[in-house]
Amino acid sequence: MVVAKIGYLGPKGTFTKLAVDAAFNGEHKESYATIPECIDAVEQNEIDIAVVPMENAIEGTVQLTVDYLVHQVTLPIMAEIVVPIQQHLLVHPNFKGNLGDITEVHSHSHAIAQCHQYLHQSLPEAKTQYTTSTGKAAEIVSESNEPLAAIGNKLAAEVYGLKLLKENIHDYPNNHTRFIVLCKDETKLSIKHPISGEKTSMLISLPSDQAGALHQVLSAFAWRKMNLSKIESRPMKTGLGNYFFIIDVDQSYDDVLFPGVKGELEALGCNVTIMGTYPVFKLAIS
Ligand SMILES: O=C(O)C(=O)C[C@]1(C(=O)O)C=C[C@@H](O)C=C1
Repeated sequence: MVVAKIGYLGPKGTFTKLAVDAAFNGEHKESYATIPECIDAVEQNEIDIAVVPMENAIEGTVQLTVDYLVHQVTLPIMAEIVVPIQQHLLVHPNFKGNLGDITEVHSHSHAIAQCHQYLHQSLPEAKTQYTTSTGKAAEIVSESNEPLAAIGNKLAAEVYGLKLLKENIHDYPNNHTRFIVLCKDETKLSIKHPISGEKTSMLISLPSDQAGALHQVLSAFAWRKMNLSKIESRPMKTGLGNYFFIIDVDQSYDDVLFPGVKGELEALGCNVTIMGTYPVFKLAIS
């Protein structure tokens, strides 16, 4: 059997790595410092599969992932992995002070956003410093003699030898992140877990700024009784007021409903691209 090469947002100890470990075992796993580098690696056939964060229940879409897929590199979404997220405050093992002694809190912008209230109330004096991932933040704290803290998971604490100063500091309890699996060749992908659902992600741009255009787009799904789990607009980057929509439909692509919707939207003057039709895996992490 050929072992697939899987790239993930690293370094060690990220949530993406936890998601990869939950979904795959035995494969060759390689870390990338940023989301674009990880996506590029699949595009350039350095690796077979990329796993990158797409959306968090508290903070919403990971804009870098969406924008990179829409504007820079076209790769199909082949699967989705959803895992629970628990954020902890991590410090150097030599840190003997109190919360008030911490001067800087390092983490990924999404992790910091998930803990805004906690930081505001418990560490109002500490500066926040953004890093490319929670794992990177933990690495920085492990290499510093300053009273810094990182926001991250227990794997990061373990890998970088950090102390858990405060557990579960995310502001809302039901915290989950969706990770997408990008891959050119479906035969390279094997996730041996029960499927929790199916989805199809579509990219839709409206013809021009006209009254009721979005209503007409949504009607095409509504009268076919196709359930949408997400609709989000993002700038097309061509000028103010120009947006495209990402729509997630709660079912896999079929040869009747989807071509029907696509045809109807194209008749309205929309551009329609299918970003992927894929299984969803809701997994536990250790
Ligand atoms: O920094 C990490 O550990 C990541 O895997 C990235 C990321 C994200 O981009 O949302 C993933 C899950 C958490 O929501 C926080 C950060």
